[in-house]
Amino acid sequence: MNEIRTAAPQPTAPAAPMQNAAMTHAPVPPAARAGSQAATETAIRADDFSFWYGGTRALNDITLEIPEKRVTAFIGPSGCGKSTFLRSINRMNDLIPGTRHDGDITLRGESVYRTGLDVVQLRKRVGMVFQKSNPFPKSIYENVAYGARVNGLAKGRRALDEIVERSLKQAALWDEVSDRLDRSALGLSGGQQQRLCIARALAVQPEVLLMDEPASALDPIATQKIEELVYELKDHYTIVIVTHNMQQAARVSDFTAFFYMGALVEMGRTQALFTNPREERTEAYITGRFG
Ligand SMILES: Nc1ncnc2c1ncn2[C@@H]1O[C@H](COP(=O)(O)OP(=O)(O)OP(=O)(O)O)[C@@H](O)[C@H]1O
Repeated sequence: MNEIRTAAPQPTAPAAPMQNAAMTHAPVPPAARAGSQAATETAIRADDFSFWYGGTRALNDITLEIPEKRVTAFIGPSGCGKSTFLRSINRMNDLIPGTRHDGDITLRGESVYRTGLDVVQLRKRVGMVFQKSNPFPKSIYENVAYGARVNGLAKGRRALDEIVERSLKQAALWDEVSDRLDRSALGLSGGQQQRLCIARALAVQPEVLLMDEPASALDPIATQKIEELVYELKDHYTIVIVTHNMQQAARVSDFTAFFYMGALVEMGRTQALFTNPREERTEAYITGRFG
């Protein structure tokens, strides 16, 4: 076992919401601020952020705060805008022609949409892991070393070796691959490839890790490893994870944001949102009445 691993989160299914609890239908304060994030700094903040693909509006005036060094889960039915919002944080949506935004997203108080911002630097600070693992057709070592080398993070082979080892250990993969770093990454299992992609993202020392359904293509054991990893990484990184799996959101996240039809319905501490949601639509979604 990797020495940095600690006790795994205990799998806990989200409790059913209190069926008879009086639901408050007052507008939810932006970011469900509600004092729930008082103990932590805000890493990312969105203010009235909207996003369009051509003439289609995918996000409507999203205002929320994502706390630092915590795991925030985005949940909601298919097409509600979770991935669009996630990809807006490091401007991955810029790559799609015909898109535009309104409002703003800030990272540690600075707009990620400001004029002159270096998007490459932004994506170094805000790393991303996708649903389908996408290792380069190169060696395990090269997959992890690439970003560090390109960004000039290592002076010399020894420093690069250290980055590769540290990143693979952080991604809980080192023990499985340390004796075959020069072999092709494509020979790894799906779960190992996904952890390799996490190691690759960590190698450039990001502040934030965005994860878009990182375990949805994996079997239950590989999924559990990714969940354990997310739980451990939050001591060092701000993590935002999109998931369709509500049990997963309940297991790994500290805060949960529920999106519906391009809007943020509510956000709060995960346990509170799952046991006592403030909004009827949240309750309907988490109890499986639509999805
Ligand atoms: N590249 C694109 N071009 C045009 N429309 C898009 C594009 N990507 C997403 N959309 C639209 O934007 C809306 C939000 O999509 P998005 O993928 O963000 O939702 P989601 O909640 O992540 O969905 P899912 O859970 O199915 O991945 C949808 O109506 C979708 O059809």
